[in-house]
Amino acid sequence: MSSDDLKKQAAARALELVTPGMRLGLGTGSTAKHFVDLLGARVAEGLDVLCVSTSEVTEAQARALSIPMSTLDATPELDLTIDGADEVDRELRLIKGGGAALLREKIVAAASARMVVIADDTKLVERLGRFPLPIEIVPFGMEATRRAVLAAMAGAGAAGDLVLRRKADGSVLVTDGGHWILDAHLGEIAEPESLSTALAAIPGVVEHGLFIGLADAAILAGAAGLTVLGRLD
Ligand SMILES: O=C[C@H](O)[C@H](O)[C@H](O)COP(=O)(O)O
Repeated sequence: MSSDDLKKQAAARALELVTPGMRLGLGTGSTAKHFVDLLGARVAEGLDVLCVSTSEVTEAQARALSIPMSTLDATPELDLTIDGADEVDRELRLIKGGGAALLREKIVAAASARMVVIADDTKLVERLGRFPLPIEIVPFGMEATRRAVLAAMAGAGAAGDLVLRRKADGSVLVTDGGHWILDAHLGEIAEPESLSTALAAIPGVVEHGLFIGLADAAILAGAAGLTVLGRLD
């Protein structure tokens, strides 16, 4: 079974959590895209939901499927967010932002009563950090921010290179919020909570891709079937 099939299986299981009248957060990425497709089919059959997206890409996909969309301003409290992840550990700590949507994803997840992660089981890790940690920064003063990030990483026992994210054409990637991303190549993160706190304290850092205490469950699809971390109910 292909990785894409596995992502779709996880998305299909997450769709079973959706009940009529729910206010949903829609994640971003190749796995969340499956969920939005499946949700669109249910909406076409008459399912009544109201959704908030985590990126312009997801917004466009959902609108194309005629999924009723709102904003966090009009709908500031959500029942459930379904989103992918770049890494998840057994404590349901995540790295997110491989698709540059971490800021809106974290805001939407924090506004949701529950967040459920969907992924293929290659995303499950014993220690976070093999996937480069995205750190969203404001362009102003980038070099000063970069040095502050390096110092914060060292203080949290996590050393590594910081790479400004670029698009395939070489230009700097600009997020939906108009910011840039530094990817921290750390190998492993011994103390995610310490690093999260240290990064959040840097003025030029808008947000980072460590999601701690936000996910309630993860649905992981593998060759042997679905594994659930946490509670789905
Ligand atoms: O910014 C992007 C998001 O955090 C994605 O949810 C994450 O990168 C996982 O994406 P995918 O499902 O494509 O692996």
